[in-house]
Amino acid sequence: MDTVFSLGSGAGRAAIAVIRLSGPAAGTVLVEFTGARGAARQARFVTLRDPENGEALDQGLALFFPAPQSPTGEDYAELHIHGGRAVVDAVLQALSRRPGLRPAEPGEFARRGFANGKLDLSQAEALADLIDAETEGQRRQALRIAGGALRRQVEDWRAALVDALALVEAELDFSDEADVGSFDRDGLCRRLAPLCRAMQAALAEAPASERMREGFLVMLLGPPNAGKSTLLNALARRDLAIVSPTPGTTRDMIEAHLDLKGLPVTFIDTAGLREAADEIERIGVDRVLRRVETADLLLWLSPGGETEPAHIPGGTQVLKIATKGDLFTAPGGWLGISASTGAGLEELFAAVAARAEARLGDGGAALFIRERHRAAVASALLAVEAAEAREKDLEFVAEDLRSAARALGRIVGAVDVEHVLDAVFSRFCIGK
Ligand SMILES: Nc1nc2c(ncn2[C@@H]2O[C@H](COP(=O)(O)OP(=O)(O)OP(=O)(O)O)[C@@H](O)[C@H]2O)c(=O)[nH]1
Ligand SMILES: [K+]
Ligand SMILES: [Mg+2]
Repeated sequence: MDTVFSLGSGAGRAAIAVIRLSGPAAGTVLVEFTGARGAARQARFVTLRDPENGEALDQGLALFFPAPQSPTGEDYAELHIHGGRAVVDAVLQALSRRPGLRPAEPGEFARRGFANGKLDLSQAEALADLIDAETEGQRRQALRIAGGALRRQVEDWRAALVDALALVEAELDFSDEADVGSFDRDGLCRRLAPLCRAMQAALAEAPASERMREGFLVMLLGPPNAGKSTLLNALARRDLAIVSPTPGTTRDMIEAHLDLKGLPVTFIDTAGLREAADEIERIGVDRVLRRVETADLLLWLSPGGETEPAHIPGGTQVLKIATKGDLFTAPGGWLGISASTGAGLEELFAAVAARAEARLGDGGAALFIRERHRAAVASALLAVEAAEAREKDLEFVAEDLRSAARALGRIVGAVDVEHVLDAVFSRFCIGK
């Protein structure tokens, strides 16, 4: 097994940088660079020297975590050095010149931890989300799953399946003599019913957790010159989109990612909806209409509430915003704002935040943070329902239950599928 290293902290100038190493040579590297391995899990103040020529590279802290009590389950070390670019480069280069040492692949530390049973696949995925979390809701959701909430749930469900399977297999063992028709089907269904209900409930929550990761999607729609780009800039407090008195100014979709009361909300400014004046504008309008299908909320903007909403797909929530409140008064049923004076913006924020909260929850109950989690539970549920529906052939009932258990096993990585592992860990950043 190779020993790998990488910069665990962010790239760029910083007060402190952390370099991590994992593998059988981690202890030897500490001896070579700092003169000693040091006591387990105790920080030492050291001078780091290049083993090739004895030249001092930096001063800092060194820590050694002997296997198996380490994040990767292997011998593991950390060097806390000064975060200057040249310092970090010099140490990384000196490390890469040591025989048997190589830079870690993206996600390799987490993957080694997974291989050594330090965390399951769902926890590894949640760690990646925790690093990407930008809002409170995302942090809360990722932390729960990283703490094993999904793993524990999956274990409970699998235990219930194994229980039901034992009932069926016991009957199969005696089926030579016993009449299979005497099998206690009601007993089996009674055992499986709570399991089905629990999986159905979790599946119903899935869209909310998905949205928590991606953000609640709000699109700004309306005729040209309604003030859509002006509003986007006011919401983002930055000049993201070009504003001008010329109708048809915006042609592409421009996104602003905001934190609204701890929830991730993405606002998208769009090309004004009208009969397009040229080919480029027509493409812009087509794109908007396609994207509208995926939005959680549409803000329909119209100066003074003159134009009623159009192009709204059925079922999508619409909030009618009367813009340019400094020039016009808002009719009933419209929320009046003025991006020029800031009037009504607080009310708009509150209205959007309330809808985002209703859709996303607070991240405290989420279970499925990846589509593959939802898909695995959906197929487990199908298999259990198939088992319940079988009239005879206990052998098939047993196989249904086994296949449900296998589907659940994929979530935590208990059922080894190498390409799933590759897909999960390759999306990690380097140093994870
Ligand atoms: N008085 C006043 N003018 C506004 C307000 N909001 C926007 N405007 C002006 O209205 C014009 C159009 O604004 P934009 O934000 O470019 O409108 P848009 O809806 O993005 O227009 P397109 O991208 O062309 O569809 C600009 O001249 C803005 O300065 C407002 O609240 N009050
Ligand atoms: K404009
Ligand atoms: Mg615009």
